[in-house]
Amino acid sequence: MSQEYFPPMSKGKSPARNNRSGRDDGNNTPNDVPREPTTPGSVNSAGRPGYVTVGSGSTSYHAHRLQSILDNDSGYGGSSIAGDEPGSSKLPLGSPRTDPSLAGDMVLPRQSTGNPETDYRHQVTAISQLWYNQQRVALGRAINRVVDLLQGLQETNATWPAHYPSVQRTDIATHERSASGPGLHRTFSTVTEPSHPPPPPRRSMTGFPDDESAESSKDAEVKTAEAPRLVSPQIAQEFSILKLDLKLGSMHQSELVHSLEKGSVASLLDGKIRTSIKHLVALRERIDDTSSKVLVTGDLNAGKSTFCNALLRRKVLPEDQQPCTSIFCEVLDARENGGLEEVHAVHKDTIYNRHDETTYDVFPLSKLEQIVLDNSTYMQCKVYVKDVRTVDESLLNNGVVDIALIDAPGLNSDTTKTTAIFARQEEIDVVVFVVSAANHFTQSAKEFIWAAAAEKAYIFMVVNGFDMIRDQERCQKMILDQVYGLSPRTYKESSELVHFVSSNAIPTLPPPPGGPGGGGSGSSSGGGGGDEPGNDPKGKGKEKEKIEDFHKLERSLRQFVLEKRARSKLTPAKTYLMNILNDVHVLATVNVEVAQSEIERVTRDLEEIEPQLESSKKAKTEVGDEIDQTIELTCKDIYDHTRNTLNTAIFHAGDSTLGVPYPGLFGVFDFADDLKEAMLNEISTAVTDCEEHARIKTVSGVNAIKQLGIHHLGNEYHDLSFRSDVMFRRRRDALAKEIDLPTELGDLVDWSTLLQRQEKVAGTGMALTLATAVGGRLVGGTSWVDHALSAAKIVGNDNLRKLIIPAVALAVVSAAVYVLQQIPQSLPHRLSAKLSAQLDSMDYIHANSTRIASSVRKVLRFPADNLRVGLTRSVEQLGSRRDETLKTRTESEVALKYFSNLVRNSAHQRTLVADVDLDAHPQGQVA
Ligand SMILES: Nc1nc2c(ncn2[C@@H]2O[C@H](COP(=O)(O)OP(=O)(O)OP(=O)(O)O)[C@@H](O)[C@H]2O)c(=O)[nH]1
Repeated sequence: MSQEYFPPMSKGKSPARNNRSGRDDGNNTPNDVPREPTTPGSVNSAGRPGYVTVGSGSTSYHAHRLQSILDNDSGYGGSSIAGDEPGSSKLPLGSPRTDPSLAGDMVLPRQSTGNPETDYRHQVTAISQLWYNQQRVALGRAINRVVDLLQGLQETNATWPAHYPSVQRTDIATHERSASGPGLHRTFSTVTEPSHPPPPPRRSMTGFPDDESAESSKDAEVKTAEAPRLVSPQIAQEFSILKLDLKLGSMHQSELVHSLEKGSVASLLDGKIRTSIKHLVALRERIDDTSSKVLVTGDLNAGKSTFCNALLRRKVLPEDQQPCTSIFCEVLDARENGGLEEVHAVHKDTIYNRHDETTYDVFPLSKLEQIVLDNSTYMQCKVYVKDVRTVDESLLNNGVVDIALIDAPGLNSDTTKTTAIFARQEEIDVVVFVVSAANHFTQSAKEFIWAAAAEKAYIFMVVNGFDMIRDQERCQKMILDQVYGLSPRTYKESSELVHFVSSNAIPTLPPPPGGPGGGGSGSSSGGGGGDEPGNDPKGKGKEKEKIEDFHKLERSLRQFVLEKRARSKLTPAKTYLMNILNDVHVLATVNVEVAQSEIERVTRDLEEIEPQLESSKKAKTEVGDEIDQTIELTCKDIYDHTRNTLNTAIFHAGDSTLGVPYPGLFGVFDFADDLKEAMLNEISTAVTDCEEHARIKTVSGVNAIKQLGIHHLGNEYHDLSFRSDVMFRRRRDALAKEIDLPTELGDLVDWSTLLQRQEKVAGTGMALTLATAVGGRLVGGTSWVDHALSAAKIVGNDNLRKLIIPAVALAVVSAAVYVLQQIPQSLPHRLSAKLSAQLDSMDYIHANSTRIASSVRKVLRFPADNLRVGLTRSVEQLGSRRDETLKTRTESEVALKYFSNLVRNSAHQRTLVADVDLDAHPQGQVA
């Protein structure tokens, strides 16, 4: 089928070079097509390429249509682009000249060859090219849109950390078991522990516990164990590209994801998105690239090098019975190296650049074996060889695409991962897996294929060494069964993609002197140096069969690499796009749920917070006033109580002798001192009583404030420890020290007391009156005494004189006796009066009342201030909680909108990409 391809015009390959065989094999190679003088890529007068007229010279409807399609095909759209839908009849068609990147791919028949069959094939090829371009453009656009989509996701993730889907432990275990191979893909979709019934379909994708999303709330902060965000195991399985590759001890990645802070997960996700964008950009470049790389890998000693040599028909790569390929050998056409056959051994950790000799060492081909055996100096080498095969048969150079064959080291536990990474590289279009017919697929082989299947939907399988198998039918069946388990899609097309061959049966040119195979000893067991089977008539039948099998393989491989380029070049892009869009869709769906439940949660929170805040604000004002009032009332009460108590105490201090015994006239001064002390004690006791009263009042005041605090702040109220016994410890009423109350003689007589007594005691009336009269006279006289004396004058002076002197003497004596007798009653009054006067002058009562009241105020202020602070803090906290919740709601609303759009958008993009049907190659249909 290679004859349907023309040289890529962009490379400027001349037809002569492409048809090195120079023979007309009747297979309508490009060389059969008569060229216009301006080849390659000649243009007609309108500046467009000319095309053949299909059929025997007459212009058919189809030819016209094709001509006009090609005239208008820009490859990348332009005015002809009507929409995104691949497969739409309005898809981009136009002149390849408008897009240089297409030139390499376009195969443009120009003139009728005169051979209807050839013309028909040319037409088929052109249609194939158009179809290819349509798919490529569709995928290129999809890549652009997905890159935009991912960039948007990256931006959102920076402001609203995206939630990461994960599965429950039981599910993970199931998932891990099931995920051991793609063949079991569907088996675990319904596996669930009986004790954990599967969630309903909708919730199964995004089944968050109701309180799960409450991460930003205060409650969530104190939550210790967060329930995992759940997705079904199946979705977890499908979530592939953005999956976080975390490993830490025995912890599973999902557990790790949950143990990580939300921000850390978001930044890990950001890294994944960035990598994905880079990969997409590389894929876009890749699908525009005309070169193709084929990675030949497989188990140790499976015959990979022998197979490559067989494809090249030259013993280029070293073959050995023992594993010998230790580095990646890329075989390229020598034309890409100025026609020189050389080996460029690339230094370790260096990016190869053919134009920069510091990146590699140059060796002749004969040294290749040595380089390949030693893996300590180089990681890979580029082997430039001259292609011995014609353009019709060559795999390296077929006139359309430049192919490089990469012989990889055999797979083992050390190399599997490296090779899998290598195979994932976007420039690897095709993976050819060589498996030994005798050994079947080893564990390393299986692991590699599963890893590669993530991107390469189809793997070209070469079952080598088939000649060694006796029961070939059984071997075929067993291998195909294994292929079914490993790569179902490959199995589906096993007639084209799975080949049972004996590579060593293919005749090859001898190796270069001193090169692989030891000095050009010739071909392998197939014998011969040409393309034809050996001439040995004995083994002819068998050998012919082997060679035919290999030819069939080659045809399929060429078809796979070249004619089905769409698969090899575009499928990785499509597969990757489908995977990433699927991941984005899952992520978006999960986050829609999260955002929704977050909005519900914060709305509920707000419904709680708002009234709380209002009542807290109200309480702050009201309680503040109430406390002030309570304190003032308590203090006033205490002040009044103290004042009254002390007043009463001082006023009545002189009412009695307070239990102080009167020792008689001679001990009257001692009596006065004791009396003073007793009075002061009495007053002090009254003060102490007032303090005790104040203490009791304070305790109840503190309790009242505490009750208020508990009522308004609940658990947030911080109680202060209050010790009432510490109050009034320092005695500020050291009264005895301050009072100076000397006893005077005058204090012994209290006239007011005597007068009161005079009425009560009859016997002493006259004497007292007399004494009073005398005393009164003595102290200034009274009017009635004066009157009495006037009357006496009238009675007669002599008589009166005789009477009056003894009477006065008697009265004085009686009065003196009486006064002396009244000292115990008179002295307390006198002293009390003096004490009261002195206390008054000291402002004793007010000072003590104020002292006690202010002490109480001071004590009450502590819990009051504490409560005020608590209330203020509560208002502030509720306020900031409300602000935060409002912020979260706004952010969640934005996120909900964004992720809802993303769900729709990713689903739409996924449909568009899925519609790019790379299997429906038109060539087959036309043929
Ligand atoms: N009988 C038989 N022997 C083969 C076939 N293909 C390869 N061999 C032999 O198998 C041995 C290994 O071949 P290689 O091509 O070196 O194998 P390889 O897979 O490249 O080996 P490493 O890459 O070094 O692991 C050589 O001795 C080959 O001659 C085959 O189809 N049939």
